[in-house]
Amino acid sequence: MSTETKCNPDLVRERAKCTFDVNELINLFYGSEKATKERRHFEDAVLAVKELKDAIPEEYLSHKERYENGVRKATILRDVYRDYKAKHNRDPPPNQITKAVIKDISPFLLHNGMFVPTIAGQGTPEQQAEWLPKAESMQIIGTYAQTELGHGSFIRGLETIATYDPKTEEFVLNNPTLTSFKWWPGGLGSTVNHCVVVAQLYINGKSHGIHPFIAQIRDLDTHKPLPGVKVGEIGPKMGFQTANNGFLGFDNFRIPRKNMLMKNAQVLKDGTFVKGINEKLTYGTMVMVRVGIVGDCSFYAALAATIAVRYSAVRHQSHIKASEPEAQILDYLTQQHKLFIAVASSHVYRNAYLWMEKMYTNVMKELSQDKQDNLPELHATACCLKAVCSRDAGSLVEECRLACGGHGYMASSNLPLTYGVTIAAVTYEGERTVLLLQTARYLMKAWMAALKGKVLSPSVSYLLNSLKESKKPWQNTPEGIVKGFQHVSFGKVKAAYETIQKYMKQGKDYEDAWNLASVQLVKASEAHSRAILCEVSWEAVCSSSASPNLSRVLQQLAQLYLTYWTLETSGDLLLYSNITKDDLIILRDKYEELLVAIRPNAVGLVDGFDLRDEILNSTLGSYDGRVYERLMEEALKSPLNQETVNSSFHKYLKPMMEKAKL
Ligand SMILES: CC/C=C\C/C=C\C/C=C\C/C=C\CC/C=C/C(=O)SCCNC(=O)CCNC(=O)[C@H](O)C(C)(C)COP(=O)(O)OP(=O)(O)OC[C@H]1O[C@@H](n2cnc3c(N)ncnc32)[C@H](O)[C@@H]1OP(=O)(O)O
Ligand SMILES: Cc1cc2nc3c(=O)[nH]c(=O)nc-3n(C[C@H](O)[C@H](O)[C@H](O)COP(=O)(O)OP(=O)(O)OC[C@H]3O[C@@H](n4cnc5c(N)ncnc54)[C@H](O)[C@@H]3O)c2cc1C
Repeated sequence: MSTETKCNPDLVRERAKCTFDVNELINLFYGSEKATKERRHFEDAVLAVKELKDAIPEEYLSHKERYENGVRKATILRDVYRDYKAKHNRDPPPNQITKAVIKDISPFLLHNGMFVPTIAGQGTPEQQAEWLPKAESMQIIGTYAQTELGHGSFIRGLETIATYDPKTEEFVLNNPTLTSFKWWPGGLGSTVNHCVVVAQLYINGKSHGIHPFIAQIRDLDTHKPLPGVKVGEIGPKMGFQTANNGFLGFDNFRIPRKNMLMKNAQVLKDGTFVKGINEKLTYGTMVMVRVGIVGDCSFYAALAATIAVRYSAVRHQSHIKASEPEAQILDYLTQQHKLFIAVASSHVYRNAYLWMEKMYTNVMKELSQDKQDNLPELHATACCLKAVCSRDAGSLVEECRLACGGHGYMASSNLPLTYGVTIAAVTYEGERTVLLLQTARYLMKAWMAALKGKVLSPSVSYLLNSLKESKKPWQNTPEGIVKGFQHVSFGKVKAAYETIQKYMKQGKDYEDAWNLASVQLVKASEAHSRAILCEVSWEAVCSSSASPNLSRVLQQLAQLYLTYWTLETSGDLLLYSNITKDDLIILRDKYEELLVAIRPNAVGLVDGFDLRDEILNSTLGSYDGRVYERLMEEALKSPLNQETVNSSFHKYLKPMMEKAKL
């Protein structure tokens, strides 16, 4: 981090009044002092590579140049990773330094994030031995090609066909229609030479559902598409410009039998199909990534909050009191209301991610022992937390952007790009509503089990408690609020279930009744997610090893999250819990007191995310607060400022002005 010598005086004052040790917060957030040290050390190594610095901001490059620059930097970054591993005999620590280098999304994201994990998770030991060393060392580059032009959410409806030919022991891949073309996979456009293709398996004219296959699609020397492969890039998007999303179609393209990833289901040489223990295990990579996305949400909320809080400490506008100088905009309570929830939410998502990661690891261990009991709970929880955290994080980033006024609209603030990238997660890896409806299926089953007095899985056991406790009075404590959110979830689950029953009594079949109740079902899933986020984050704060000074501030943040959502969803609480109008008024006052209590520590709290200037990549958010100088410096980099008179003056403006004289 930069020294404070050239720091904006407002930021110096803010840091002086912080009541806790920022380094303690950093170490707690990232796990330990050792983890912080190792992460910083790795970040230093990356940032020391001169070739990774951009000569001009990426926004001035063309679509093609931007991609080429992205690939260039991704390959250098990959060397730094490789060298680190060779030197330390382990992978680099978790870090976000790719953001400082690629800025948008790496063309290798899908290689590292889904291609390699799918081989590891869906391949037999022999298949792993064949492909993993090549993929991990980047001798081959891959992606995860599942979504098609016509189908993304409903993957049983995918149209790519893999027909087994027992004579040659090969699968023949075909995309018979336009809608069957793969569409979206990152890196597919012009980067990868391999992919995991998810296709419908046919043997002797019989369909056996969707399965993952490895296909080499480009020549390793020339990079030309192999015969029978039609591949290209899908064009500019809201974000993800350097992710190189692409399309792909096969025409009688043959791959050997061993290229079907066969850890779960198998196709024997003679064409016999052997079912796996659970066909949904084929969806495993998606579950893993959904868990990871909750962690990403923490990062994006932290990034936007750091930029907006530091900017708000530096920016002065108008007066709170006419007799005093112009106020720091951070002193307006409305500004605190916009920003502190982003700081608090980053901590909540981080704790939820760590909790989910544990659940994921446990279930993977159980699956390796053929025990599947907890898979439905993992799937349901990953779906709803991914859906709710990504949408909330997108809204928080946008609120931080708006809180920076006009300057938040500048690309150089890095908030527009951050919004584009954050909000993409609402759609990718499972569209929000679709995932919430998956969780709703689980909730309906849990509810039916609760009615029968059965034992429920831990994440839904509150449904049973709520059944018993519904008459207890409301308590205006954090624990009471957590219970309140559980009551809301309980009430919404019950109402959705009863709505389905009502339609069925009217003669509708279950599917139609489900559709008619689906707005309520989605809301029940959202309420369930909120109950989990509140419970998990409050428990994490209560059991943390922080010093009293830090603990006080972390508790304030967690309480802010609880009271913010109580006030946002007060209608639900009035409907489904025993909260009263008076309780809500007390909580409204409490919320405002929390904003005031957190205010002196606001800059310290965002410093505690330990995001370097290079990662923030923002004129508004740098550690030294030189906001106006950086805005001007960045503006001067515009190609339009590299010449005094632009040629368009002579070509268009002058002729127009002269014509106007005639
Ligand atoms: C630790 C983490 C580390 C790293 C990751 C970190 C960061 C991320 C890195 C990289 C990635 C970044 C960007 C990625 C870019 C984007 C990639 C993509 O988008 S890839 C494509 C993703 N596509 C989807 O997500 C599709 C969504 N659709 C589906 O998943 C399914 O179609 C759906 C589940 C909606 C429905 O499936 P279907 O077969 O129709 O099932 P049905 O509804 O009939 O349900 C049947 C039955 O099965 C249960 N079930 C469904 N899915 C699962 C599952 N995954 N696991 C377990 N069980 C499952 C379902 O609950 C139901 O059960 P019941 O019958 O109710 O008992
Ligand atoms: C930036 C980005 C990167 C991506 N990267 C990849 C990649 O690398 N590999 C890959 O394979 N895919 C990738 N995808 C595709 C992504 O996984 C899909 O877009 C996503 O799963 C949503 O599917 P869809 O586009 O078909 O949406 P749709 O399902 O068509 O959604 C449209 C609307 O229909 C509604 N809807 C659909 N089904 C239902 C239902 N059953 N009930 C109620 N409402 C419903 C949805 O709620 C939504 O409102 C990427 C997408 C994006 C945006």
